[in-house]
Amino acid sequence: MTAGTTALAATGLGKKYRRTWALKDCSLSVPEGRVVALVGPNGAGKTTLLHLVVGLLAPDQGDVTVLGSSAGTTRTLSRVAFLAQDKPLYDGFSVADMLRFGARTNPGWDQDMAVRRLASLDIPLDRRVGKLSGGQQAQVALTVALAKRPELLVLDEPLANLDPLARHEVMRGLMAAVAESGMTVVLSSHVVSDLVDTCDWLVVLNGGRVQVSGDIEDLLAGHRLLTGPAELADGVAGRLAVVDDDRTDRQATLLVRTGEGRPPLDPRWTDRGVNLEELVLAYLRRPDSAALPKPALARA
Ligand SMILES: Nc1ncnc2c1ncn2[C@@H]1O[C@H](COP(=O)(O)OP(=O)(O)OP(=O)(O)O)[C@@H](O)[C@H]1O
Repeated sequence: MTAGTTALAATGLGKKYRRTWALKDCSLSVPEGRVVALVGPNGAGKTTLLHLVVGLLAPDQGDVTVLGSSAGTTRTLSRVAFLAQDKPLYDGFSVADMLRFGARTNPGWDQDMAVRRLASLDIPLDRRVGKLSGGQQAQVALTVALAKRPELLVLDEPLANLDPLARHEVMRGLMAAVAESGMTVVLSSHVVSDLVDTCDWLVVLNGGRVQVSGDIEDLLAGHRLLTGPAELADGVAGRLAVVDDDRTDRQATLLVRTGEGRPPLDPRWTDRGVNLEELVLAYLRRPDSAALPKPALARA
């Protein structure tokens, strides 16, 4: 793996089902080795984007490149693992059968790692998959994906239907695998708090469009939450890029994009940094706001 190269690049990517665009003008670029949080409301186009990345769908517009090659080619598919939303497990198989199936269908299969991982999680190889708990099934599905030794791991809502402890365990297992392999991960989720300690790149999709794509640290450093008198809000909004604007008769709360540093403000304003949940919610509330690299913004 070469440092500084691009794991995932989409240019003007679009996909429509019949006459409706599920994804439109989607342009983004994610460096290798990142753990990407793909967030957005129901129907935003997350699954559609992930299916385009793993070659399950073909674009109707634009293109998507994965690890330097077109998505969906044989060369790309051997380097990518995908964990679909409804975990791709066979209930009637034992866990050992699932591993045998994985070994037959994946040339680079790492059986030792799979067996070690399941043993460390106390998941018996002879247990039928259908008899495992939801958390254990998620761990088996993740193990099957990891044993492929992918360079890009794509997970569509891997935490759906899991209790908080199981969510934590799955994320912890995923992070251990990332630390060991350096692979790029893209995972979609509705629950931003699950992603806070794990992901270092954020993509926000809303209504089939990319609103945000960037390094999470940079994004957090480049936004601030301002609170001040409502009568001064228009003046601030005229100077700064306002992502979200919440006003009562007396008070205004503005989430603004500042770039580096703190903006000079009238002393009647207070300002503070934002957390990931606040940032994501602000963009989702305002589908017309965008924080994208300049070329994509210029087209919007
Ligand atoms: N096979 C399909 N046929 C027709 N429309 C579809 C199909 N798959 C998705 N869509 C539509 O495309 C849009 C995007 O759907 P998609 O499943 O990609 O969103 P999502 O962000 O993954 O949603 P969720 O969070 O609910 O899983 C939605 O309006 C959906 O109804």
